[in-house]
Amino acid sequence: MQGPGPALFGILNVTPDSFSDGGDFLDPEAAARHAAGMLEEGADAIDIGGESTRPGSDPVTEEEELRRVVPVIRAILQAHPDAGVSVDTYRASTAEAALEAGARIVNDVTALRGDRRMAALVADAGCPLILMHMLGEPKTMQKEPRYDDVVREVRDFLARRADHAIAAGVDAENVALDPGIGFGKTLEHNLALLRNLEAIVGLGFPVLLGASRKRFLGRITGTEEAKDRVFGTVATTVLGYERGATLFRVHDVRANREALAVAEAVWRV
Ligand SMILES: Nc1nc2ncc(COP(=O)(O)OP(=O)(O)O)nc2c(=O)[nH]1
Repeated sequence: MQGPGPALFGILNVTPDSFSDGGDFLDPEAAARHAAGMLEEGADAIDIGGESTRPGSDPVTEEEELRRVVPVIRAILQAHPDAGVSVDTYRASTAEAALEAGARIVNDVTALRGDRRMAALVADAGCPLILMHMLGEPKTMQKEPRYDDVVREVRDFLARRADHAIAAGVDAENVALDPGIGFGKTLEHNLALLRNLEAIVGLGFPVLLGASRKRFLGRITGTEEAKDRVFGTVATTVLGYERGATLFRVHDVRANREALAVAEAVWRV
């Protein structure tokens, strides 16, 4: 997964209810056009999700997720055969269909806990795998999340899940870790994870940060509309980069690409 420099995943939610762009890209053609725009702005990959994982959300059926995701992957790769496509799913059946359609990365917000078949599928496919920390499940994760030490507990969880993936045959070179900003965390928990990101980077796997447009940023900046939280997102991208994150999952590709370019220029020695 690890390329020469930082990599940007452009977010493409093919859902009616994603917290910031729900319903915008349900139509495969509209989705493919948006993906093309993000690739032109410098996205290294497109992360496609067919089920919202916002706080309080309900799962969709496997059939519905497949119906949403696979046609969009096909439409994107038809127009951009070399595009890197990541599928944001915890279902092995969706990941399998997405890989068959040309996706190259699996992004599992449950860190292989959502479907016992996922580890073997990814191991057989030999593809990169993103393992994310989530406290509980989207429906209830924001109801008073509590930790003794959020950084230590998230770090230890991710270390255990990486061990589990590798024991199941996933190549260690293909594992990336993600603290799961906003997934069962208060504002203070999110800030502690950002401030101490090196603790997770220190596990030795590429770290992905997915803070884009999230609610905690609105709490800090007073920006009510999720779509307007670009500047706060850019701040987390630069802070995350300076603390060792190299993968960034964002809605607003150009803004984050340009911020990363400046951060890279400063720190590239
Ligand atoms: N690895 C990873 N995957 C993720 N998938 C979804 C969301 C939620 O954001 P979004 O996709 O914009 O919203 P929704 O879940 O409502 O579709 N955040 C992450 C994240 O932080 N890391």
